[in-house]
Amino acid sequence: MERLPGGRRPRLVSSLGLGRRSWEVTLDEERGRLAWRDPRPPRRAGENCFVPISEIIAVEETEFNKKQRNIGRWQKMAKLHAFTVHYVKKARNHRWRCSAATFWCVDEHLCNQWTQALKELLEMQKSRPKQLLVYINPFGGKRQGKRIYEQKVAPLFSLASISTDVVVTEHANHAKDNLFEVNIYKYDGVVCVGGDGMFSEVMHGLIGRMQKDSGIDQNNPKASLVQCNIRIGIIPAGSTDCICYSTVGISDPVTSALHIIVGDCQPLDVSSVHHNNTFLKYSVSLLGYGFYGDILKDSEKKRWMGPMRYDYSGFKTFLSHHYYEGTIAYQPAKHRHGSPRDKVSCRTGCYICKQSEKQLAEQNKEHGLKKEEGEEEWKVIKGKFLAINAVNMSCACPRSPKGLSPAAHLADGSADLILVRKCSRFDFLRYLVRHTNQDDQFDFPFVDVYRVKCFQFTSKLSEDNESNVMDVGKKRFGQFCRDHPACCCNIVNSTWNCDGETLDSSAIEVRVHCQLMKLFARGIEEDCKDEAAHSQSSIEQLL
Ligand SMILES: Nc1ncnc2c1ncn2[C@@H]1O[C@H](COP(=O)(O)OP(=O)(O)OP(=O)(O)O)[C@@H](O)[C@H]1O
Ligand SMILES: CCCCCCCCCCCCC/C=C/[C@@H](O)[C@H](CO)NC(=O)CCCCC
Ligand SMILES: [Ca+2]
Repeated sequence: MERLPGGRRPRLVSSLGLGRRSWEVTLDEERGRLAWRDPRPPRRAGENCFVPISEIIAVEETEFNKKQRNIGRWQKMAKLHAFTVHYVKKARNHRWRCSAATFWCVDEHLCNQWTQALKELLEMQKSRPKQLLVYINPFGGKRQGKRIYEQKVAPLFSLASISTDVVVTEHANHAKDNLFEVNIYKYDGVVCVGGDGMFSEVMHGLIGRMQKDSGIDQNNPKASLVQCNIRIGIIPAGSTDCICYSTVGISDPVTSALHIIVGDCQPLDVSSVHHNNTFLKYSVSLLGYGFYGDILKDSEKKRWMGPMRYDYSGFKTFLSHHYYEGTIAYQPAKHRHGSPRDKVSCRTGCYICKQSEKQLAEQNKEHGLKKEEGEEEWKVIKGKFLAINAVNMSCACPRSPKGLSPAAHLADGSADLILVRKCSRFDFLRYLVRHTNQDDQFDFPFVDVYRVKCFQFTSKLSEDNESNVMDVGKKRFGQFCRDHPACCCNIVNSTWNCDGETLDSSAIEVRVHCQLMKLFARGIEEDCKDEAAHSQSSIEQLL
């Protein structure tokens, strides 16, 4: 086929059958879409349909046989040639499904020309993965990981000609350890089937491997970490699935598989957590002390309950109403990063995250990252807290569709630090309930929220006498302040909940690393009924 200047093909326009009717079908490389419309006047509204080429999953030659739907007189007149286009159909609530349209004609050459042109365009989608490494946690969530992968995801990967190496994990840290051994560079991405804990394992494996291969010491809290360009795909099969929900808008295995297939890319901030120059963990969702730390600690003993364990431990922890004394020091993020009280959330193509990406690229060029950090002043807050939550993303999940910090950004290089001070049980309940409705959960006198790039926390106990207190804590865990039995002030430390795993230290140093890793996702899309989704649903009705 002849090419236009710039190497593009001219538009391919043909009259093709679809269902029982003939359509004018156009493949327009310049506009990046496949469109079909009813050529008969008068044109009825809603019959112009298109699919972006970037959202075509696969193109297949199709055999017409007797089982195929009746397509009228054409079937009797001549042998028909057909091809099927599998594409993403956008449904409500950010859910994606795989839909198909089979186009037919009597001219074999024309049919081949279409199939070839479409396949060539799909080949040109360079961000799509061809080879993936898949880890399945068979015990996450409701223990459905293996079934979900085999029944819902593997057939889609096969349709999209993606080859996979699949590892069903046999123990905790299997995936993480394995990522230090395999040749990760031959893969276009790593997929984890499980919950936030499984994602965390894969992330630690990948980031750790990248630092090891680049000779970077993870124990140095000031080290500039090497970005990880191998994307991670999350097939949700866990209990909370907060990372998937906050980056895709829904926790649905088929939707996530389709985001992987079309090769979406969403950069993600990662916080490093250190104690005394020792690396503890990375976090992408919640680092929570007090309420969420206590829920996690209690729920770990109830793993057999599955996802219900969080409701049980949540209720128990709410009733216990413990608060903890400590000091927080933080460096605020620059104002251009917006504010946690903004009414605008981070959405696909987010301007603030794009700006951070540009800034990061400039910093990487100049190697001037440290200078800026050193100049900032530290703010210090002492107090009694029911909860200290630092979130790198909104932490939206089915329990709380807007999340712990609705305006947090996925890739702006900052975290939202939420301090919930000592208050009554009733007020704390009001605060919690606002996570489930449209009211502002930060609009309370006992709640403060700051956008930060790093922070440190020390509990009062560690400040007073770390070693002494640790002994007391071990012996008398769970006891309360003797002088004030009703005050709920715990004489022991709480535990940090780091993306669903407990940390051993209460004194921590946290630093946000802007866009350290990437996901097969595109962030949450604006909630408008876009043109493509609209026209696709109308064609479904016609077929
Ligand atoms: N084969 C295995 N046996 C036991 N534990 C495993 C295995 N594979 C992975 N794990 C561990 O199980 C933990 C929990 O897994 P996962 O995150 O998939 O489920 P979950 O805890 O139900 O979900 P969520 O993290 O969303 O609450 C992970 O931290 C992971 O290290
Ligand atoms: C009266 C009703 C009030 C209801 C209030 C609901 C508020 C829910 C906010 C949920 C925030 C989830 C934050 C995500 C944390 C994950 O990194 C982590 C790992 O999966 N999950 C938990 O720690 C599990 C945490 C479970 C919390 C319940
Ligand atoms: Ca962020």
